[in-house]
Amino acid sequence: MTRCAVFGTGSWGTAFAMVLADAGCEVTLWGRRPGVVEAINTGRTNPDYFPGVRLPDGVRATTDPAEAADGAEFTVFSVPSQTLRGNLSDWAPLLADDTVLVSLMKGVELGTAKRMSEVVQEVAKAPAERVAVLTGPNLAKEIAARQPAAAVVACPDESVARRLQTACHTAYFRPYTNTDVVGCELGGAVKNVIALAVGIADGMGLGDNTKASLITRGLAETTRLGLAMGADAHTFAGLAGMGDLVATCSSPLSRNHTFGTNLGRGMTLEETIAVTKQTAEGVKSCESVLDLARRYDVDMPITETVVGIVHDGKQPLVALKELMSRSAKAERH
Ligand SMILES: NC(=O)c1ccc[n+]([C@@H]2O[C@H](COP(=O)([O-])OP(=O)(O)OC[C@H]3O[C@@H](n4cnc5c(N)ncnc54)[C@H](O)[C@@H]3O)[C@@H](O)[C@H]2O)c1
Ligand SMILES: O=P(O)(O)OC[C@H](O)CO
Repeated sequence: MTRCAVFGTGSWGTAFAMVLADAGCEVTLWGRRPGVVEAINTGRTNPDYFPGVRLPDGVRATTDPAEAADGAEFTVFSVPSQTLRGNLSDWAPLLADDTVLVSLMKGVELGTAKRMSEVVQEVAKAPAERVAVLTGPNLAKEIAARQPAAAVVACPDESVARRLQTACHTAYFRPYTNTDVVGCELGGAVKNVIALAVGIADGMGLGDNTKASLITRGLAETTRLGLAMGADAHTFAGLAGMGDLVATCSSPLSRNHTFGTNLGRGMTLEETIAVTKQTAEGVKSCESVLDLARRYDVDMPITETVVGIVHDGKQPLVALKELMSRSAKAERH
């Protein structure tokens, strides 16, 4: 039986552990909080994230990272993007040389502007061919309810992507393979920033034309950045790009969307952070995405607007007027 370790007992770590177990894997979840680990092992549920959802028998949990990592063919990371480097520094010595390292995270590291697979490679000293990412329109609550969804597993070594595809393929979860890791990761990280923008617009009471325009132009700026970084344009028309934008920008389940809505309704940043119980990656990653845009000399006006509202205290109405008064352009430039 395929053994998997999943580091992180939050929303997505727990839901993806269920997917792996439903696909026939034996999964050990690592969690830092003993109460959650105990509830998983004895109550067969994660009460903090999915109360009432019974976890498959193939999932157990531990607070011991060595126990989680032991014998894992796939080692999956699902902690906040900004803590990964610190967490992985502790775990790296425990990981087998041949385990496939899988990132579920949709963020870009502040300061270094590195994608999560780059952080994993660097800290675990693993070659790119042993590092994979999983992304796409996968709101954890819907996956935990076993509603049908598709995803992308990306790795430069397609045979590794295929192995991971097999390990997480169930009747309700359909993973596709891709070798464009850069495009897949950027799609996942930038859609969180665009979801903040759409949420802000929703909170301001704006309608579907505004939403569709932000999604479409958001995809245009994501694609521009991706092409500058060597990604394949097709990736952005797929599940990691358009697919995840549609899910995240339209769902009230999205933490990024909800965060933006609260800001658009007039909450301050501090008030919004205080009511946000889970990880809204775009709040920090909007700054690192803008950092990437500047490094690659790419124009990303929506991302810039989000940074202005979230971090520079710009009023949404003022920011929106500035965005709309930019010079007229050709749709493709
Ligand atoms: N929730 C979703 O629907 C979903 C879907 C796809 C991808 N993702 C991505 O998965 C990643 C994880 O998100 P999530 O939804 O599971 O977040 P979450 O907030 O639900 O869970 C995060 C987990 O990390 C733990 N954690 C927090 N700080 C930590 C630290 N300093 N050290 C170690 N552990 C720490 C928390 O206790 C929690 O168990 C994010 O990058 C997110 O973008 C989430
Ligand atoms: O809740 P969000 O905003 O982190 O989005 C969750 C997933 O990334 C959707 O695919």
